[in-house]
Amino acid sequence: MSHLLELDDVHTYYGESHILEGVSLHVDPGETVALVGRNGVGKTTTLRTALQLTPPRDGTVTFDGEDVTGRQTHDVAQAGMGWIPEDRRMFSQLTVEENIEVAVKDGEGVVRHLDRAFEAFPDLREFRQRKAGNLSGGQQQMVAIARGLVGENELLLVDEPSEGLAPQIVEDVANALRAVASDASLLLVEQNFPLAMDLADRFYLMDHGEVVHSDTTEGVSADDEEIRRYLT
Ligand SMILES: Nc1ncnc2c1ncn2[C@@H]1O[C@H](COP(=O)(O)OP(=O)(O)OP(=O)(O)O)[C@@H](O)[C@H]1O
Repeated sequence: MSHLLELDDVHTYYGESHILEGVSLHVDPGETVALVGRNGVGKTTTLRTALQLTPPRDGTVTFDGEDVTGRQTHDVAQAGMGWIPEDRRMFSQLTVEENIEVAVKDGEGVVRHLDRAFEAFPDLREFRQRKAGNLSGGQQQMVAIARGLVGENELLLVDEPSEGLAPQIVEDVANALRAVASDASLLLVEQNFPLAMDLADRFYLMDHGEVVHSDTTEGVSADDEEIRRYLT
């Protein structure tokens, strides 16, 4: 089986700063894969590299069997790679419903997609006419995930979905991600290690622009010596 997403020895720079120093990883169809590690080790840059927002200077990115290295980001997105960025990026003056509508790629299916989003996230139905800018952080994260769902993406890159959210809201977000994961593969950056292990099938641990460890998530705990060394 070929990988859905594969980064092969990618080197990514911001100007002269060498940020990713030979990252290789993959996500298979149907998988949820977590990318963990301390602040600043290059997790977000890895997602940006996959999407070609910051294309690698060396190495290749393959998506759905095609080499997409150096392609335009909108082409990669059109091919089915969606992004839920850390800042959630709402159109604050648009309603919840409008924010979800603009993420629908197939214009004719808007009503069907909205129904599906509200089925998966019943709480959003109540807020559908409210401006996104007036929602709480947790509600905005739900809208961001609903946008990922209706975009019919094969792969969703999710950056720090639980950041800044209260624990009971994190549980709602986790359930929303589980709903999306039944439809799409996920590559998830998450600082909340137990949550990442709970949601993902496999994980990659990063440090200083490199993958230093990778394994399945089963039975892995943040107390593990090897893991602790890179997280604290
Ligand atoms: N636009 C940029 N220009 C220059 N340097 C950047 C830029 N964005 C990030 N960096 C640097 O690249 C390194 C990796 O950042 P990145 O955001 O990928 O890390 P991260 O692991 O996702 O951490 P965080 O959880 O803080 O987002 C950091 O040292 C950061 O300061």
